[in-house]
Amino acid sequence: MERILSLQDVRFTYTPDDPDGRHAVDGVSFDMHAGEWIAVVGHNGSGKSTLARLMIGLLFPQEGTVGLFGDTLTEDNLWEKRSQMGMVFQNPDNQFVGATVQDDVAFALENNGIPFEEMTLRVQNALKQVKMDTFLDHEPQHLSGGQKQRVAIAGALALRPRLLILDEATSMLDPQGREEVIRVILDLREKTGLSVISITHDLEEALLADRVVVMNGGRKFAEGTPQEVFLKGEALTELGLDLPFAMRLSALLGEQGIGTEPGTMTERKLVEQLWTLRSNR
Ligand SMILES: Nc1ncnc2c1ncn2[C@@H]1O[C@H](COP(=O)(O)OP(=O)(O)OP(=O)(O)O)[C@@H](O)[C@H]1O
Repeated sequence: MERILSLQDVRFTYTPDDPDGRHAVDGVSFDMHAGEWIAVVGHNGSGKSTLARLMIGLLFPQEGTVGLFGDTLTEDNLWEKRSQMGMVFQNPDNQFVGATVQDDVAFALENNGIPFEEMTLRVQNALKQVKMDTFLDHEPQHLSGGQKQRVAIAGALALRPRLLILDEATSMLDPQGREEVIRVILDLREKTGLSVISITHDLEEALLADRVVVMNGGRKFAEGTPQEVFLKGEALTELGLDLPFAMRLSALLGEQGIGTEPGTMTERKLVEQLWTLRSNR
């Protein structure tokens, strides 16, 4: 399968002249294949944002390499590589440039010299993919947080990226907004096979990814499927991460003598087990 991203022993420090300075990213390696959704999780200061900046070439590592779409990222190929990536950031209010939803999504296309007819089609398609195609003439400031982030995702999709990077894109949203954005990511993965990296401190969100990379103190603490990673339970709590609700609840039920299967991570599975326990009583 095609390799979209490949980090090899990446080290980066913001203070290269300080021999005692610590590395914000310290020897991190992982690969990403086309069509995967990888969630990078970690507590504040664990190195997630630095990792994101290294992936898009805002920073270059002092040691190790960042590979994108088969080549090592360099100053020379930076713009060509970046044109194949879409990014959505944390604050939904800082990402708008257009007076209406469609102007906003069209903005980058216009800058890239895409002809008008194709631009109109791409804007409509992108907004359809995030289920915002009935909001073409709405003013962005009147949308909810979740709708704003969906428009920001449409803006990225209109450029037809091979990799979408979401940097804490759900962290300022209310539960409904978060769910809307997550549903869009799931839908895109299913229908378009787009590769997605979401940087988040929300383990509920990470639960839905194909693979999870856990960062701690600049190092990769764990990597695997959500099932593999979340079985570490306590160890993740010690890193300052909140385990998914169903896992916390099943631990509390266990303390009350109501045993559920180890590693019950989703509310649906927990409900199924509790239902079976009740029926077997
Ligand atoms: N511009 C900077 N200059 C100096 N040190 C920095 C800079 N940005 C981050 N750091 C340091 O690098 C380390 C990793 O920070 P980073 O922001 O990558 O972590 P993070 O996991 O994204 O945290 P957060 O969720 O708080 O953004 C921290 O020790 C932080 O203090």
